[in-house]
Amino acid sequence: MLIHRRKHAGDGVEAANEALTPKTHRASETSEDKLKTEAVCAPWISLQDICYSYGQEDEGGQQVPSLSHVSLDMYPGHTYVVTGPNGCGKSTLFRILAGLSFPESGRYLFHGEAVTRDRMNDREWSKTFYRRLGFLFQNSETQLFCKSVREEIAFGLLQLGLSGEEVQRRTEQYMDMLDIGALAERAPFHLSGGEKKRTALAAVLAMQPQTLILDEPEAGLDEDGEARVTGFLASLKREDRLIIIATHSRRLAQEVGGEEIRMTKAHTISSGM
Ligand SMILES: Nc1ncnc2c1ncn2[C@@H]1O[C@H](COP(=O)(O)OP(=O)(O)OP(=O)(O)O)[C@@H](O)[C@H]1O
Repeated sequence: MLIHRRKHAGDGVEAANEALTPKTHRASETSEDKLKTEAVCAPWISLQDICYSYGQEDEGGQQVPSLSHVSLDMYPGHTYVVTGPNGCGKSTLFRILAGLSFPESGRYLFHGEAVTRDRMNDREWSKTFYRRLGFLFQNSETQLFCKSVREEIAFGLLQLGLSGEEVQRRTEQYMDMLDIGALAERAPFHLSGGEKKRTALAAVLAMQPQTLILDEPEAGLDEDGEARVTGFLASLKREDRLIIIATHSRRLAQEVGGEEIRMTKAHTISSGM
């Protein structure tokens, strides 16, 4: 892993990290740091007894839950790695965090404000929400709609109101980081699964959001792709940033570090968190 990252030094990873990293940072996170953070900071994300069902019923006519009484506070300066078996509810949880689905009961607060359907339908509110929160879907196809890879990455940056020069600089930087420069003029729709994932990741990371939510960023990537993404996330300095990653990759979970949130087959967070 280290050898790999050295091999790619100067290919955009270092520069992208520099850009995404505030000037001061904590070298490593200890439980004492965690306690200090929680003492002085309000959580950026607070999930309060969240339940969600897609409306499927079991044989007894009871609704099958996809999330069951999930409560969690998440703080800036932390990385949370969400793990758990297939179908335990990780993507459902992430869709709620991204304001794409809404809990049946319970509350989701983002920076202290409830994320509701009404608020997300308010253009100004949702614009502000998505300026602060970047989201990578498990299935990258869902978020690719531009005519070329270059436009795909530039799109979000233009929405942020950045200058043309800065849009171009970041677009090149993140294409370089994900090694997709050669695909710049290709239509995302016609790319391979892994190429689509790299493009979607470049687009999300280039926006440098304060809160970064990545649903299985490694899925579909080859070894080089997984190593690039893992290396980048591991070396991100986290102060003033909240990173939440769902993954099945032990390697990614271990190398990125942070706090593990284990979800269970009962669609909730395992006790002891
Ligand atoms: N669109 C849907 N309609 C009905 N049920 C769904 C839908 N999407 C997910 N589910 C169900 O909700 C539960 C949680 O699914 P979810 O995709 O959140 O799990 P996951 O932990 O992300 O799984 P994986 O690790 O396989 O990606 C599963 O039982 C799944 O079958």
